[in-house]
Amino acid sequence: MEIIAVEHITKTYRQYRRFPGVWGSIRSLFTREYQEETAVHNLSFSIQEGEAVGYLGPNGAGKSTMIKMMSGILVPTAGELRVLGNVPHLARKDNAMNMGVVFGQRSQLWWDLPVSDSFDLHRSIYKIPDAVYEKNLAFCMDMLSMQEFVQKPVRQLSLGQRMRVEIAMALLHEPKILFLDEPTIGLDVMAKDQIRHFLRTVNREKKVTIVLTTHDMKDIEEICPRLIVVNKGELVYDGSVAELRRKLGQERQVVIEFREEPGDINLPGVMLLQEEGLRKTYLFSKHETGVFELVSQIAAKYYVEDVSIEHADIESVIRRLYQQLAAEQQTG
Ligand SMILES: Nc1ncnc2c1ncn2[C@@H]1O[C@H](COP(=O)(O)OP(=O)(O)OP(=O)(O)O)[C@@H](O)[C@H]1O
Repeated sequence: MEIIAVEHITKTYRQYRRFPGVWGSIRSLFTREYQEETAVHNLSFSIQEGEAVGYLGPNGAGKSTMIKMMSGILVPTAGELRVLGNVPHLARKDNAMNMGVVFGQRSQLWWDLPVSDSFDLHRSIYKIPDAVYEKNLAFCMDMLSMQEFVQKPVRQLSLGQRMRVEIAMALLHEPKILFLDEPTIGLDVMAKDQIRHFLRTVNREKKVTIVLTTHDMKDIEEICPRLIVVNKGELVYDGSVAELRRKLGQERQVVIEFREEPGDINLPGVMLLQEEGLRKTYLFSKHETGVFELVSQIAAKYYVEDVSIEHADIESVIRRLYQQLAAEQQTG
């Protein structure tokens, strides 16, 4: 069943133009000049119940804006948007009951109260039946190991502890959809792993539809079988991770350890992905010259210490996609 329908959605921010300097600020008060910025442009996609979708894109691509429109916080400038059959910004009460929202910058917690009091308040505001509340709380407490800090005031929590609490809180009333904006940003490896494992379980076992934005490809790899990639407000990819891998899996990732700096090796079909000193990772397009032939060409020209060939991982695939988009932008 279709749970989210986005049809030709555009969002333009309109701001009064500000002029620099002191005189500029005064001028800004009297001059009603607008500056428009299109954050989302003519975007369409559809999400089915039970999916877990990773919403990706470089900085400023319009991800947060789209998530805020889907959760009813922002109103689209044009297009049609339905979430659970409702127009989100017109259905605030329904949204509250059916959606869970975790936006790092907009905490739903009460800073001076112990975590357990925030949960209790959430129970009364959402009128969650006792049995449902107890069951969900026990599930979250256990899976997110919250016992050790549930009596502490929220402001004393570490970032990782607070994120776990935010996610638990968003799920206590059993929403059908969970929106998360960068749920693992700034967390240590263990906290990231725990949150990913939890979200995967919530999606697979509790069938909660998940839409999340992230810059961390591991989040995608572990939680989201489907990717939506946007750039400059426009859709650039919508499909499974497996499909994207297959598409670019035609390509090989070659790690070459040089004995001395080779500079720009400038061979057709070879793209530098990453470099850590003399250890450089290249992407070789398979349809051009063969991998071994290219490696031999490089080895003939430069001092090569070591070579390893692997399939491109998702991080490289996305990095490549972004590099391509940036290059297209420069030329176009
Ligand atoms: N309230 C606002 N007023 C004006 N412009 C805005 C506002 N919010 C966002 N923008 C602009 O809209 C564009 C998209 O922003 P958005 O926050 O949706 O991007 P994002 O993909 O979430 O970025 P990031 O990965 O950096 O978080 C940006 O160019 C941003 O400057």
